[in-house]
Amino acid sequence: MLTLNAYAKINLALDVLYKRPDGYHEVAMIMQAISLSDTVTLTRQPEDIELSVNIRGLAADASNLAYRAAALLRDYAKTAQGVHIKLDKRIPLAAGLAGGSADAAAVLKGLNLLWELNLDMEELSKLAAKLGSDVPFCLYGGTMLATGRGEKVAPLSPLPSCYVILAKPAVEVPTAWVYGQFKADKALARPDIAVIRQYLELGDLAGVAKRMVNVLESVTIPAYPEIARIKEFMLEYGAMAALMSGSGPTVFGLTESLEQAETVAGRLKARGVPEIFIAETVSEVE
Ligand SMILES: C[C@@](CO)(OP(=O)(O)O)[C@H](O)COP(=O)(O)OP(=O)(O)OC[C@H]1O[C@@H](n2ccc(N)nc2=O)[C@H](O)[C@@H]1O
Ligand SMILES: Nc1ncnc2c1ncn2[C@@H]1O[C@H](COP(=O)(O)OP(=O)(O)O)[C@@H](O)[C@H]1O
Repeated sequence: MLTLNAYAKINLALDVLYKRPDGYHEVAMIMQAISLSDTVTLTRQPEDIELSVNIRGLAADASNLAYRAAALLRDYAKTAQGVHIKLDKRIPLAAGLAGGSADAAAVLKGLNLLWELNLDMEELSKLAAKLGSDVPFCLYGGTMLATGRGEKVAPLSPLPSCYVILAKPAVEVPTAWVYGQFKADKALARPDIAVIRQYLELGDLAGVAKRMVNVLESVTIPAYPEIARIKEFMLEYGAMAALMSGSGPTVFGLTESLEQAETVAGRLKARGVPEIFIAETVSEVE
């Protein structure tokens, strides 16, 4: 039996460069792993792949990304071994935090060990990219630059440790819809990735925080103004910066101390924001 943490991510910067002929968008993103996590428990069994999930509203069948990761790896490695996958979900679903991608990455990494396949990270990365654009990042974690459709990742200097308050408004925002609605001329600002990289190299948290931009807010904020309201609350209550993660709708804020994070979270709760979490940055994923 093997138990793994599947860490959520936030996007410290997200730029959309252009729409590609294959329908995906070319992006440039700075991704950060955080301690909010699902627990993935893998138990070897003779043949079949089986899945159990601790929450309602998420299919525990072959459509689940964790199941698909196991099936893809089994085909690729031409093994007949089976596994029972148990998912203890804590990362909210369809939130812009890559919960499903994190589960899939943990399954790939875990089964590589459990089934004794000895695949290297490059091979696992290629399989990960077939499951979703965010899955390769989730294999590595830490602080990474993601390009292409998000699947090409390269390590950056780590973001200095800090606390992350996550607030998810009660709206459903499908990723494909957000990319589909994106129009470059509607984005008020674009992140300067090169400058953020310099602040990462300097280990300057405030320098990074001040320059965080997500161009997908230009789609989601007009449709869901509560995203902008939560950002404003976070800043008012003491976060050093606040931004929507990925395609949303979760907003994250950064603070240097746990005390500040608890203040921000408490005030947001009092304002009626339904789902709030406090996490820390994770610089290295096991
Ligand atoms: C926006 C981001 C930012 O990290 O994250 P989330 O909000 O999903 O967490 C990612 O780009 C999401 O990655 P992921 O959730 O893995 O997306 P995928 O399954 O690969 O794609 C879902 C759909 O989103 C659109 N898509 C995705 C990635 C991309 N670079 N261009 C796109 O146009 C496509 O319509 C695709 O069919
Ligand atoms: N193991 C999983 N955990 C979460 N969502 C999953 C999983 N497998 C498949 N999905 C599907 O993927 C969709 C988006 O997944 P998720 O990774 O949670 O969000 P996001 O892409 O916004 O970061 C969910 O609505 C769900 O239907």
